[in-house]
Amino acid sequence: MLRVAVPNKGALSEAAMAMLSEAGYVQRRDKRDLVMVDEENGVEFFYLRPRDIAVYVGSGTLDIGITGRDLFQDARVDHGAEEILGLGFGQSTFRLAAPQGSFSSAEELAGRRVATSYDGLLDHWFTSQGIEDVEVVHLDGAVETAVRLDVADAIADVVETGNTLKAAGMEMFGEPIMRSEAILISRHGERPVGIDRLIRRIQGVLVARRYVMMDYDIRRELLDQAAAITPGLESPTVSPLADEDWVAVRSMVPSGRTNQLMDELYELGARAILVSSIHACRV
Ligand SMILES: Nc1ncnc2c1ncn2[C@@H]1O[C@H](COP(=O)(O)OP(=O)(O)OP(=O)(O)O)[C@@H](O)[C@H]1O
Ligand SMILES: O=P(O)(O)OC[C@H]1O[C@H](OP(=O)(O)OP(=O)(O)O)[C@H](O)[C@@H]1O
Ligand SMILES: [Mg+2]
Repeated sequence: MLRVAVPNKGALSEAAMAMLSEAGYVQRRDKRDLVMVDEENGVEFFYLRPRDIAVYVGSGTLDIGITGRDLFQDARVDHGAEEILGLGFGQSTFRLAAPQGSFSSAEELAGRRVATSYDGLLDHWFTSQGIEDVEVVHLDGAVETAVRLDVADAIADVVETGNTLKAAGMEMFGEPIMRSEAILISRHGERPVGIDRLIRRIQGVLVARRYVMMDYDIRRELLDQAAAITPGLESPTVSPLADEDWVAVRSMVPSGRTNQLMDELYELGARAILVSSIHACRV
C-alpha cells in the first residue's frame, strides 16, 4: 500500500484533506484517528504534524506527503526528499519583523538576536546572504512577543494577512525571505506503486480548480483569432453548426481571466459565450 502523510492540524490540515477527498480518496472523519486505510485505492493515510512530515518522507518511512514549503526547507531533508508539486493553498510569506522603526534592512541584523520557529531555514538564509554573527533564537511559537520580553532584537515568522504582526506593534522590513504554500513531497528517485496515480489525481484537482470550460459560437473566418484568445491546454475543440458560416468552440481557460476573455471574444464577434466549472479532470 502507498503510505501518505497528511497534516493532522494547523493551517494546512483541512485544505489538505479537502484536496485528497476531491481526488477521490477516503479521509478520516474523527480528528483523533491517526491512520486511515483507503482499501479501494490501496492507500494508507497517516495524520502527522506538518513539521514532522518532511522527516518521515525524507527518511523513507512514508512514500509521499503534504507539508508547507517553509517547513520542508526548515527540516533540511532536501537530500532525502523533493518537492514535486505546489498545491495552491496555505500560501504565506516568511518575513523579518521588529518593533516599528527598529530596522530597515536585513544587513542591520549582523551581530543581533533574531527569534523564530524556523531556525534551520533562517540560519541557512543568513549564511546565503553573507549576514554574519546573527544569533538565531529558537522559539516554539508566539514569536511576536520575543522582542518585548527581550530574548531577541527582531523576529522572522510566517505572515499571511499581517494582522498578527500589526496587533503586536511590529513592522516587516527587508524583502520576503521566502514565499510558501502547501506542497507535495516524495523521496528522490523512487516511484512506489500507486504514486503516479495519486500525483495525477491531485494534478486533476488543481486543473479543475484553476480552469473553467468556455463555449462560444464564432463566424468561421474569425476562428483563428478566437483560438488565439482561448488556445486551451492543447488546442480548442471546434464543431460545425447548422449554419455553415459559424462554428462552435470549446476550450479550457484560466478561471481568474474569465471576464477579460469573454470581453475579448465578444468584441471579436463571438456570441452565446458560456462558462461552466470543471468538476473533475485528468490531464
Ligand atoms: N496564517 C498562517 N499561520 C500559520 N501558518 C500558516 C498560515 N498560513 C499558511 N501557513 C502555513 O502553514 C504551515 C504551518 O502550519 P501549522 O500552523 O500547523 O504549524 P505550526 O505553526 O508550527 O503549528 P502550531 O501553530 O500548531 O504550533 C506553514 O507551511 C505555513 O506557511
Ligand atoms: O499574518 P497573519 O494572518 O496574522 O498570520 C500569521 C500568524 O499565524 C501564525 O501563528 P499561529 O496561530 O500558528 O500561532 P504560533 O505562532 O503559535 O504558531 C504565524 O506564526 C503568525 O503568527
Ligand atoms: Mg502555528
